[in-house]
Amino acid sequence: MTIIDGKATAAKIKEEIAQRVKDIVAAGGKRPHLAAVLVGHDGGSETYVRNKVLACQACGFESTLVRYEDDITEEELLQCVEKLNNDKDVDGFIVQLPLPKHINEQKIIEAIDYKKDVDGFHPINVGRMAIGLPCYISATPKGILELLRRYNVETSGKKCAILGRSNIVGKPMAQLMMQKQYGDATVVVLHSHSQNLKEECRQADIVIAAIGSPEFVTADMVKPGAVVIDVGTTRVPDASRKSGFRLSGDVKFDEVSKICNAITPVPGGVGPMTICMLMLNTLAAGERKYYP
Ligand SMILES: Nc1nc(=O)c2c([nH]1)NC[C@@H]1CN(c3ccc(C(=O)N[C@@H](CCC(=O)O)C(=O)O)cc3)C=[N+]21
Ligand SMILES: [Mg+2]
Repeated sequence: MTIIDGKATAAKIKEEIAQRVKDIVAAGGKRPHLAAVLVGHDGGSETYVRNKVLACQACGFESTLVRYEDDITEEELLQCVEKLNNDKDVDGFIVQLPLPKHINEQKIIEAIDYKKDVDGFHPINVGRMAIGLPCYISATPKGILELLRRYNVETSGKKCAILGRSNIVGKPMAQLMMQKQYGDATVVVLHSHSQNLKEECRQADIVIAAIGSPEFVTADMVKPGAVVIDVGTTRVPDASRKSGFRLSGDVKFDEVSKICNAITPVPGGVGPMTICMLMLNTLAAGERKYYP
């Protein structure tokens, strides 16, 4: 049984990126610059954005954090996006989700210049991804593909079950896993209204759980020898921790790890890879790799 070490893999890739940045700067090129917009004080979002800023430092990127209180208006946030769109020094930026209820997330995403959309959430990037054109690919699915590749997990022709159909993980993951140039797998997407979910899941050689429901995937849902990727990072109350919570994945790790062939832990699995792929997208933005 292999524990797929996302933290170590991400550290290695960040070293590769840092070397590339050294070379770019030595050749007189510009240091990549990522900006992140954070609205409000959600604990999880604070952590992720802090990790993104730290990752920028590790990669030798410039980073800018733009913070707003959660009473910011949609209009003001749109103005912020417009400013970043026009800022020549900023190569790429993200607006951390979720946003407060009074702000239309989709409207914000569509206001981002797709050439700077290193999250890969803009419909142009999503559409280009869906038909296999060069574009920013959203970081979590991209990180999962990279883990599967680096751990030599065969995906071509295999059956892959994806649990969850969100725009940021489930849907793009399904697209990528089925495409010849990426997963080349047979894909089934399972969700809250799927019939025979357990049985369907149990057929899969690769299970990707992205529903945000702690320990949803139990051993009886997993084929012995399958590869299990856990995208969930839900904070659940835990009085024995100093922080008062612990992170829970979507997979019941203790029992599933006894029967599967490989599994990602939480924390230390997909999460660090997500951040790392955002860095890779920012490097690409700096190099104008996908768009002139
Ligand atoms: N515009 C936008 N882009 C995103 O990419 C985005 C977002 N909004 N909103 C929320 C989700 C979630 N997400 C994670 C990033 C890092 C970890 C991560 O680093 N996890 C660590 C643990 C971190 C901790 O200690 O809490 C780990 O799994 O080892 C997790 C989840 C990015 N997302
Ligand atoms: Mg500068």
